[in-house]
Amino acid sequence: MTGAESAGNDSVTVEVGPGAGRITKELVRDGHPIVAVEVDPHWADRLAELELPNLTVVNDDFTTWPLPDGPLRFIGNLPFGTGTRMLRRCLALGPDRCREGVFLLQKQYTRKRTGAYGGNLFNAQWEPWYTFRRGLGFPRQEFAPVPGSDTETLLVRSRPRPLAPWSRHAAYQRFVEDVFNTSRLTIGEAARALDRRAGPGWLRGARVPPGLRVKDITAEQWADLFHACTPPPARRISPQRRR
Ligand SMILES: C[S@@+](CC[C@H](N)C(=O)[O-])C[C@H]1O[C@@H](n2cnc3c(N)ncnc32)[C@H](O)[C@@H]1O
Repeated sequence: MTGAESAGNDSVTVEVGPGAGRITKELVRDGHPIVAVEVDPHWADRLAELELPNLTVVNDDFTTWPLPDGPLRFIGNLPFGTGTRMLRRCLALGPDRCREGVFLLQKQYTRKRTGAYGGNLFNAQWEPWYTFRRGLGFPRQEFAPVPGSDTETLLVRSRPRPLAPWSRHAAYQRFVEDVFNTSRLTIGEAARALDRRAGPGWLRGARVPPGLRVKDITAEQWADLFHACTPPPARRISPQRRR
């Protein structure tokens, strides 16, 4: 199954930073429309001159370029310095638009995104809507110039059944950030630190032991905590139903 099929054929593929087109030349074989966004005018011109089929080359900065409408999938060998910013830009579209991403990144980075060093704020903020997995690895010698670290693919997928509604993602991300910002080791200690805002009882409604370390909280447990702590806004009752 090709990536296009798995993400749905209605999606457009956006390649981030195509450079000389090493990945692009493989992608166009698929016959699926590709938009390649390259900030460096030299590389953007060189790629456009190749006149590859199904390819639109855009000379712009991916972090600010207005993304096309509709569902998208992303691919890119991301520049090391701005990888997180680029990833966040994709994820912030929401799971209905950002369907899938395949990103080449430093191995340590993909390990961090996939839980090798314990939970972290970034993952806790995005995992209700996305999964992160490690894909193929590439030794640094396969690249020119040779980077300072081995490279690995980070596979991002939108969850078919999100753990929280996307409409509440801003509140969710603030909640998770508030817990991390307490700098407490366990969720029970963090809850006590947040008592003034969240109320001392909110942990009782969650199926999470107070002794659980914040860095060990799973995506499902974060969602449980969020739902226990912040009930959804009261539904408006229509005059008809009130009668
Ligand atoms: C690590 S290289 C990858 C090049 C090529 N895709 C490859 O795999 O050989 C990163 C590419 O991203 C481009 N780039 C860096 N920042 C960018 C940005 N903000 N928007 C778009 N492209 C960017 C660089 O010019 C460079 O071509």
